[in-house]
Amino acid sequence: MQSVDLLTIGAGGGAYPAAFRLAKAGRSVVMVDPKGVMSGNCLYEGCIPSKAMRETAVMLQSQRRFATRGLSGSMRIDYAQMIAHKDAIQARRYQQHAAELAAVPNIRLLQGVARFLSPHEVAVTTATGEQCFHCAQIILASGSEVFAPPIPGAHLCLSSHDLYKPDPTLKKLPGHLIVIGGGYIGLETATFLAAFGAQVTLLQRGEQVLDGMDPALVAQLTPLLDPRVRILTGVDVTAVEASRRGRRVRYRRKGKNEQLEGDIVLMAVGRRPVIPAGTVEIGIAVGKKGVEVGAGLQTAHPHIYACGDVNGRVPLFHAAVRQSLVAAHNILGGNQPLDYADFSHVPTTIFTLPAAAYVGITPDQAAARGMALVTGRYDFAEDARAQILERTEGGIRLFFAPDGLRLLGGWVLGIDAGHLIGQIGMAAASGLTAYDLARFADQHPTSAEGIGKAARSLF
Ligand SMILES: Cc1cc2nc3c(=O)[nH]c(=O)nc-3n(C[C@H](O)[C@H](O)[C@H](O)COP(=O)(O)OP(=O)(O)OC[C@H]3O[C@@H](n4cnc5c(N)ncnc54)[C@H](O)[C@@H]3O)c2cc1C
Ligand SMILES: NC(=O)c1ccc[n+]([C@@H]2O[C@H](COP(=O)([O-])OP(=O)(O)OC[C@H]3O[C@@H](n4cnc5c(N)ncnc54)[C@H](O)[C@@H]3O)[C@@H](O)[C@H]2O)c1
Repeated sequence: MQSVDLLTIGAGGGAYPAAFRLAKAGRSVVMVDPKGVMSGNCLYEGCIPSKAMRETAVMLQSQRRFATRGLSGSMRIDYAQMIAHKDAIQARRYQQHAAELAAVPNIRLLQGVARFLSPHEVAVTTATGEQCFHCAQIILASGSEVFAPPIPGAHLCLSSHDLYKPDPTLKKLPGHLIVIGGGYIGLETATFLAAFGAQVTLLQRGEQVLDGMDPALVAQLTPLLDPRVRILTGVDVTAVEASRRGRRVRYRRKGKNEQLEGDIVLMAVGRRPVIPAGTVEIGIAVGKKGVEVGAGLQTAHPHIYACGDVNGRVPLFHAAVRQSLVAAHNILGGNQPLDYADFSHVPTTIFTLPAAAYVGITPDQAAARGMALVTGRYDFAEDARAQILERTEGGIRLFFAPDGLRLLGGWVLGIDAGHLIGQIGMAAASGLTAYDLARFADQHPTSAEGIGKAARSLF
């Protein structure tokens, strides 16, 4: 039995920021992850590889838009080269993380699978046998995995893992991709592959894609998506089968049995938390969304924290990182909840083409709570940068409390959405008002000018 101050189960965004902070504070730290590398699923098969593909799609779209505006010619995708570029980015970041790890003496990454033996004891199964640790503190950050629904033939589908992992299973662009699930992964991937030239049919169970996002924002986003993405809602998929072309999907829609054939099917109906063996047995409560935590991210055992996707609160990388740091601060504070994660101001972007982003309270949530909002508006149709890029769709909306005009939330649809929403989120989390935003003169000609202009639309 080896003794450590902190052991993290997982080495992703929910784990390594705390691991480094505590190691720098002189604690002995072991991170355990079967991947044997840092950064979890975000770098392995999530944020980074998917956005690497997206940027290629953005460049392709931009060139097409400018084919008669000075960038003549016709570009086409070389899928294999694009994958090689994606793989190279992943490899480069793994190297960078290895160097970061090597620079801190009292932290070690152990390749293996961890399980709880008791509230202070963890066993790790490695390729060379089992190692046991007595841990003063534990951060449970085992993340999430692809959810496979009990649909006959589901095993014939690919998942985001197969598209985005290093040396992915999917090596060439399909002619017709069928996507089951209209959430973040389904819609993002549909728009990237459509930009590369694939036909895509997306099958969504409910009446709205991106359920959970404000319906008014979704209604503005979907008509702007590539017409090569055909969205069918209200679909109940009954089976996936092998066919001569590749795959056949059978489903019921509007009371009728229908079927579709495609080259491949992407199953993207959600992810579920990964709960290490022994978690429940040692008395940690696991609810429908994941491990249950209090405001300081502590489980039923005050020295065991659960951060990131495993607690299901906001399954995004930057939310996991912030939670990890909250746990580190509370550990340094002697397991007193001195720091809290702010789950109400996490900027969220769907990186479709175009992207849509939101933060804080949006009209749909306000209506559900019986709250009134005052809306500041700015349309990209009048924006200098949007006009230069010939991408004038969408705009910025800011939502303020009627008394005092405090910023409660906002959304952005169109250019630079993922960047602008961070600035709006920072303003909302800092308690700024429309007056504060209106008097700050942001840079010309950037789309960030639009934030001040949206605030000034009220005066
Ligand atoms: C395709 C895709 C695209 C995404 N795009 C974005 C995006 O653009 N922006 C964004 O913010 N988020 C995005 N996400 C979500 C983001 O990847 C996650 O929110 C983030 O990775 C969560 O970090 P985590 O540390 O909680 O978990 P993970 O990254 O899942 O890391 C958990 C780690 O724990 C390890 N583990 C599991 N069980 C054990 C065990 N028993 N013992 C030891 N180790 C274990 C796993 O191997 C894994 O490496 C995307 C996800 C996917 C799948
Ligand atoms: N840009 C980003 O930040 C980003 C990108 C990708 C993934 N992610 C994270 O990964 C998580 C998982 O993404 P996801 O897209 O797999 O899940 P999701 O929960 O976002 O969406 C799943 C969708 O599938 C639908 N669905 C469920 N069962 C179905 C069925 N049987 N048939 C048809 N549709 C069905 C749901 O109604 C939902 O719309 C996201 O919640 C998000 O946290 C984030």
